[in-house]
Amino acid sequence: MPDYDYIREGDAIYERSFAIIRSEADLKRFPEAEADVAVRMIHACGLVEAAEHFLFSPDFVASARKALTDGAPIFCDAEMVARGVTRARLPAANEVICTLQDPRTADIAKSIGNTRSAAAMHLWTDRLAGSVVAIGNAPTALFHLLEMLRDGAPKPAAIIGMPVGFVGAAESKDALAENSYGVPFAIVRGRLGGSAMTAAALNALARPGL
Ligand SMILES: C/C1=C2N=C(/C=C3N=C(/C(C)=C4\N[C@@](C)([C@@H]5N=C1[C@](C)(CCC(=O)O)[C@H]5CC(=O)O)[C@@](C)(CC(=O)O)[C@@H]4CCC(=O)O)[C@@](C)(CC(=O)O)[C@@H]\3CCC(=O)O)C(C)(C)[C@@H]/2CCC(=O)O
Repeated sequence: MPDYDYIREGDAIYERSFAIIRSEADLKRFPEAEADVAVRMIHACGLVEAAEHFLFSPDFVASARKALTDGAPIFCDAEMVARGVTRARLPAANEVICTLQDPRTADIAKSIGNTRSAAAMHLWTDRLAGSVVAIGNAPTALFHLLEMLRDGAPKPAAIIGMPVGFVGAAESKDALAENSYGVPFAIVRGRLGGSAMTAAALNALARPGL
């Protein structure tokens, strides 16, 4: 059996990965703090070209970082996003909340005529003000969040809007970029996105560096 030649130390793997990404990705248009977030998002999807689709509102990184440092909760559309958050990186032991499996969610979905992902957000309203919202899977969740903000829901400190897919993903992110109701945001334009990229963005915001 061959003795395979590969790096076996976690931090060394990350360091090498980040160095490869910085040497191959075109990050010139991003300020340093946004570039750090972009590197981690690329790391999660393995595609340096993804960077050309990233859009951060100018106040996004500062607003999200302040909210996290102040102890804001993180609301996620999918368990996959919530599970991807590295708890040890969070600056204030922030709560990471996903209400998709809450027993009330299915009934809310029926009553509003929308998906469970969209319905789950109705359970966030009490603590939405100043929170960080992370949508990495469901386009309907992002559309519905915008509808809730339009109808006067409390404003989060930042929205990570990165649903993936073919139906509604690009459109929901375009809608957020067009009118975020004054909430700082980050998106990946087009079909790209997903739970892993969203969790990676959160992990980068939670603590700069490795
Ligand atoms: C239409 C849906 C889409 N899901 C996608 C991709 C993935 N979803 C996975 C899993 C395991 C889950 N997706 C649900 C959120 C489920 N997915 C949907 C819905 C039917 C509608 C959402 C929408 O269109 O906005 C949604 C169910 C709902 O009522 O909201 C999930 C809850 C389904 C379930 O298990 O009941 C579940 C999330 C579980 C969790 O983590 O909490 C995938 C792993 C696919 C798979 O199972 O094979 C994958 C993960 C992608 C990722 O990175 O997150 C799309 C492509 C986003 C798609 C919406 C767009 C489209 O083009 O169809």
